[in-house]
Amino acid sequence: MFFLNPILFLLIIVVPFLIFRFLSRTSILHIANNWWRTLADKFYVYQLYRVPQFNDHMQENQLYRKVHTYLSSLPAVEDSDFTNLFSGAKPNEINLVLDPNQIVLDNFLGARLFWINQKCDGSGLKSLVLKIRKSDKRRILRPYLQHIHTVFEELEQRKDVKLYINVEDEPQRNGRWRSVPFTHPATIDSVVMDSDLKNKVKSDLESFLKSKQYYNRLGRVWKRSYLLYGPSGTGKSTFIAAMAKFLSYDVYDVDLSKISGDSDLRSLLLQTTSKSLIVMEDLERHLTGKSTAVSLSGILNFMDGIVSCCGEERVMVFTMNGKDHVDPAILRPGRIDVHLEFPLCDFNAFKSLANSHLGVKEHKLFPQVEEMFQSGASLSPAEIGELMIANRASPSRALKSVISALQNNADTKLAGRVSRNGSVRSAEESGDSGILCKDAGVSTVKEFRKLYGFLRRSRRESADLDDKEREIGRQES
Ligand SMILES: Nc1ncnc2c1ncn2[C@@H]1O[C@H](COP(=O)(O)OP(=O)(O)OP(=O)(O)O)[C@@H](O)[C@H]1O
Ligand SMILES: [Mg+2]
Repeated sequence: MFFLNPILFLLIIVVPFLIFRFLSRTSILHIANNWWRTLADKFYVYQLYRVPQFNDHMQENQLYRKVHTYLSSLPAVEDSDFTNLFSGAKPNEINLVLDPNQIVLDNFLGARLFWINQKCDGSGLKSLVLKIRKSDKRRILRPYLQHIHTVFEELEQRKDVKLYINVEDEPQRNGRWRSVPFTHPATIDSVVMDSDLKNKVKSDLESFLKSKQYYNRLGRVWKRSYLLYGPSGTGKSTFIAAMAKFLSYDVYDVDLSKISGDSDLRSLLLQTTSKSLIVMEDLERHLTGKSTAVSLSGILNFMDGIVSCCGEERVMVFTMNGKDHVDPAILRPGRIDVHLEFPLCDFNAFKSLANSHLGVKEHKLFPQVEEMFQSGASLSPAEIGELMIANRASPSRALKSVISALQNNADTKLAGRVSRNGSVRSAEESGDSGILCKDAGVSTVKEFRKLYGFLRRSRRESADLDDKEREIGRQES
């Protein structure tokens, strides 16, 4: 019949289709839908629950963190009328971030729930407010919160590690830590160190991760403290990054210069979370110098504070250039559980660096390099690594530059010893940080020339001399 009457066909099928198409391409349907929902909502009584980001002591509310992570993962955020876009840590990654006062709708077991991302104007403090129908409350509140917890745990398994840095105490700001994605490329395997030691550290960290029950049974807080010590450029900071990646823990890097006193340090600790690596670099400098307003007892309380106040599953890492002048009480077991030495390069470490940086396992210049190491010359992995990176197009040139730097190092050490014994220049003046300079002591220039005539000596002789030098050092101390 339609085909018989084209006007009727136009009126019944085509016109409504065109009207619907027009409405769906404008916001009219959307607005009507919103009006309808608002009207329907007026007939229900709602209950509100606020989840503030911080408690009165500015300690982070873990539920806030969980809900925030959960909401950011909801497709509803993507469908919101308004949300913020940020680039993520990985290339091409875009993250959706809630806007202040943005409302996110969630559905759970047939109930509709609203989350409002609130920012209090006066204090600037944030909170998330859950709006739920009173009639649904009893039925779904507990399972819903449990659901958020489960989703959060799953997301945590896959999350990227973050680096938190403490900022000065400013009013109107949310907490003292600012975070950035932690994208350091180091892994435990890429750090050059003794392979037995590396395996020990890995298994120590692995067994720590599995030891929740064990620590509970002992009545001890589930935490472990490491001291990384050694000269500059030996990989301590790099190793911290590698540990964080290995554990998948966030890093809290404590900058003591931005802390106004002991109680400030303590409240900073309160704002850290579990599954985190808390780092304090150059500890001996802060213990001895005036670089911070925090007292020695403040630092000791910080080292112990984690035991008494601040949850579990944390690793604390401290670094030092040397621990000789540090009060043993600071390093006692319990405060520091594991001591890891990061020495200057020896020949084995050099070979690992040549392999990783130059792709060279063997080379005709290696015996010459080995001879220099055996004679006592040494450089940090950072120094050798830089020379190799700068000359990576030509391994021979890279190795020659390492040999010449080792030669300079040996000459500097020689000059340092001459000055100490012959009052020409001190080792400190010569800028030498090599550990051998500090330990050994011989009385005359002549003896030194004899000791360091290494370029002409056989390896065997050099090894003997090393023993002799150590013996002299022992006698002196
Ligand atoms: N053992 C190592 N293995 C691999 N790379 C290393 C090692 N040691 C140092 N490097 C390289 O040298 C550079 C400096 O290292 P890093 O900052 O970790 O040294 P550090 O011990 O923390 O020095 P500082 O005491 O001055 O802070 C980094 O680029 C790092 O990759
Ligand atoms: Mg460092």
